Amino acid sequence: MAIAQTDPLLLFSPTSATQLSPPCRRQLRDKLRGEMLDLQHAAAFLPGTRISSSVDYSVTAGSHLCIITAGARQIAGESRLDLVQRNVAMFKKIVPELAKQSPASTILVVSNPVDVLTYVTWKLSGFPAGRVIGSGTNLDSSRFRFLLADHLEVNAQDVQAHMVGEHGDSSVALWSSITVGGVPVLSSLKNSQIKYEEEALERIRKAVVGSAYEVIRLKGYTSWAIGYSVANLARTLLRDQRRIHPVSLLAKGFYGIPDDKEVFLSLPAQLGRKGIIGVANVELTEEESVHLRRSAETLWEIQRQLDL
Ligand SMILES: NC(=O)C1=CN([C@@H]2O[C@H](COP(=O)(O)OP(=O)(O)OC[C@H]3O[C@@H](n4cnc5c(N)ncnc54)[C@H](O)[C@@H]3O)[C@@H](O)[C@H]2O)C=CC1
Ligand SMILES: CC(=O)C(=O)O
Repeated sequence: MAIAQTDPLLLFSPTSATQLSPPCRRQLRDKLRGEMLDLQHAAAFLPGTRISSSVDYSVTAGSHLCIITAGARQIAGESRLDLVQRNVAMFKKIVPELAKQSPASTILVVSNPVDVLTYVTWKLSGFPAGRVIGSGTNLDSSRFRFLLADHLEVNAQDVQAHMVGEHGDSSVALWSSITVGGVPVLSSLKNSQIKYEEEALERIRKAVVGSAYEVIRLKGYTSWAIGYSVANLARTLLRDQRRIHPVSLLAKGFYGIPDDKEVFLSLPAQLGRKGIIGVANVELTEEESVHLRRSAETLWEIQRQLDL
């Protein structure tokens, strides 16, 4: 999918479809046109949005933001990292074409494993790192805030809390910086409560990490929350809102991640029209730093073996 400025929304399914048999190709084109019409029929409820679709990459030309959601998804029990080979092969066809059509765009990757594929997109596009972003733990952080809000009986929008690292099994919860309405949660608890809260928070962390597995087991895929998460990121990027989101980015040199590891993972970053403006300097405890570096190692082991 690619989105140009002034809000046209381009639905796009690429010409790698030419490798399919004619009946499959027709089916794919029909599905794409069906999706386009279904969205166009919402015109009266939308703010002046033009929606078009094509299987030709030229339809994306001059986009300000390209969002890649194509790819195989997990089946129950599979991890995101199990998708690497299938989706890297697909990205080798998609990314160079998008980069050629929209050389000044920002690319937002959603397909899994999102951190690895964001790295792959950076390499294949030749774009500066600041214009290649993965949706990363923007979604995990919303799940985290939802569960914390439920536990503390407050509104999730008043909870500031980040998950960082891999969008996956090695993600890291930043306990020490959680605030509710600006009040730091851990330091405001009386000593006697801390043990109890630490146990509750660990249960919440495990629930965040297990969230996608649970939804996939129950309904086959996740869709609503990631849709809101990506819309939230697109709004910040296209409207130059300069908000802070945890997203997947080139993390070398930040938080003790070595300079020679070109690893992509999520850190809280300020985003605007030109992509990443800067990485927020959140204070981590020693334990949080260790977990983050471990997450970086997990991803780097996979990334460095890719043949791009
Ligand atoms: N980062 C995140 O938080 C999330 C990531 N995902 C990931 O997004 C990806 C898509 O998931 P769903 O939308 O549920 O899957 P889906 O199966 O509903 O959609 C995948 C789409 O990819 C397209 N596609 C398949 N092969 C293609 C090719 N060679 N070229 C171009 N397009 C192709 C298909 O036509 C289909 O429309 C998966 O990798 C999934 O794991 C999904 C939810 C959350
Ligand atoms: C599928 C996936 O990555 C998620 O919902 O978190």
